[in-house]
Amino acid sequence: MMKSLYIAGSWLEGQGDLFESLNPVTQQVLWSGNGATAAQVESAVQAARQAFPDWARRTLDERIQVLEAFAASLKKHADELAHCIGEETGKPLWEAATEVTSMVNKVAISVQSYRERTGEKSGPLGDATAVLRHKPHGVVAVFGPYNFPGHLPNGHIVPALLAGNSVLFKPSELTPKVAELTVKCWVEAGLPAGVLNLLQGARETGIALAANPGIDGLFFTGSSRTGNLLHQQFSGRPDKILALEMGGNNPLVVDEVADVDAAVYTIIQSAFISAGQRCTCARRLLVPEGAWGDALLARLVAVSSTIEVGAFDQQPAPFMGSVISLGAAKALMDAQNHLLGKGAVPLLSMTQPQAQAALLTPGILDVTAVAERPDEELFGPLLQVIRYKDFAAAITEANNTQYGLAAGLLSDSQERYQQFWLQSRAGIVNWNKQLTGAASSAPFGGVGASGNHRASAYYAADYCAYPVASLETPSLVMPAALTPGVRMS
Ligand SMILES: NC(=O)c1ccc[n+]([C@@H]2O[C@H](COP(=O)([O-])OP(=O)(O)OC[C@H]3O[C@@H](n4cnc5c(N)ncnc54)[C@H](O)[C@@H]3O)[C@@H](O)[C@H]2O)c1
Ligand SMILES: O=CCC[C@H](NC(=O)CCC(=O)O)C(=O)O
Repeated sequence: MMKSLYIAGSWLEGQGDLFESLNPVTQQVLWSGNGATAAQVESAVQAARQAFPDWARRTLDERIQVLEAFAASLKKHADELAHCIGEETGKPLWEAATEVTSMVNKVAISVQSYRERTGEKSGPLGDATAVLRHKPHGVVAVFGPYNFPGHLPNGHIVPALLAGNSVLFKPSELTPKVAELTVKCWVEAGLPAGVLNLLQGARETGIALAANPGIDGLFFTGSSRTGNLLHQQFSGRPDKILALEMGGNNPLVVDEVADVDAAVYTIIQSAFISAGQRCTCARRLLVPEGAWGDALLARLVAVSSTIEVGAFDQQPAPFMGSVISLGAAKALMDAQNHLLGKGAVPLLSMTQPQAQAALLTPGILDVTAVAERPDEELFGPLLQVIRYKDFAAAITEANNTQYGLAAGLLSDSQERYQQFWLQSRAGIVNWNKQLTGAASSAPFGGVGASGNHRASAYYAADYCAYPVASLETPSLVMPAALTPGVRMS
């Protein structure tokens, strides 16, 4: 039996349901193991509770040393890890390698952010010293999505450990192998037993972990649906910190720009990178009515139809790999059919060339005529085009969503960008740049149904520790003057 869990410094067999991860193109089994039961979740929480005081008491430099050893371990295993990310998610090797680089870089960025946002400050206040310090919350759970199985959980785990928390890591059940390899890098780095525990498993394990009274907080990256469930579960618990990084229905507005090819390239990088499986991907492309818009769409369709789609290790390398599973491919094909049934016009049909491989070709649908367009995130390579009459209508349409993760404008007019920036509602607002590929050196998070105002990336430090304000003086002295109504004699 596979030892799938890492609890209190030991690899253990899960006692929950057996599950496996598959290569989404070949359906080859890559990993199989049992999930953690509620009892195993409880023992991991106990281990994390026991490990917490010692880890939190260490100096920042001592914790940084372990984090830097982790970065070194990631670099040492970079090829193996990139291969594992590629085969388990289906993303091309070149892209998987960039994910590993982001994981390595997260360490230095988190240290910089910790020092800047949650470090120590002091200054005189009256006859005392005012000191601001930060403390870790305690034991926190980290839930990861499948689309960046290394980078995104890492974006919670690294700052959480740096701040002195101990962590229970529940990865996506679709990418357990990447999670296992990542935890092995932490073990190689010398992280003390119990400080990071790995709880593999599907929904049941997640439900047991989120409900465990021993956690002080939960940092989640995943779908809006699951995030909402967690938010409900945490209602009435203001004592626990909850950070939700969720999906989007992101608009990209195109104005009549001079360089049509640059616009087309930027749209493709926004909509189809990672086979459309990035939370920041453009889902809705807003194009002006008329001949210029028609020509832009014709060029977009022509170029998109030449995009190479293939297995993660195909040579020469494809631009797009597969989506995560056959189930996800079917759901996306069903969503396309649903929109076609409601009056969408196919400009480029998304297809699944082989029934037994989760490879999808890019799709572009004109949904302008669809009444009551569903405001949902279609997490794949399917771009919906909406034609607009004037710029004001474009902005109204861009904001016509419950989500608020990313929004972009392609325009040669600075004035229009200023208007767009002011009137759009999203955590990421870009001008003439692709929507995807956000920097870890900036805050990353959305409003509306995309998040709960706890931005991650550079601002992750903020939800990993709480501020403690102190007024301090080494000896107690009587004030020169007493307040009225108090007599000391
Ligand atoms: N905003 C961001 O930073 C960001 C980044 C990446 C992905 N995403 C979003 O993530 C989604 C894709 O990821 P996914 O499909 O893996 O998300 P998901 O919500 O299905 O799963 C995320 C995690 O939650 C667990 N989970 C599922 N149901 C649960 C429940 N009822 N209780 C407790 N845990 C539960 C899963 O096992 C997994 O570990 C997309 O919506 C994407 O936009 C957002
Ligand atoms: O799928 C969602 C994340 C996409 C990715 N964003 C980041 O990497 C944010 C930076 C960070 O978390 O360090 C993107 O925008 O492509």
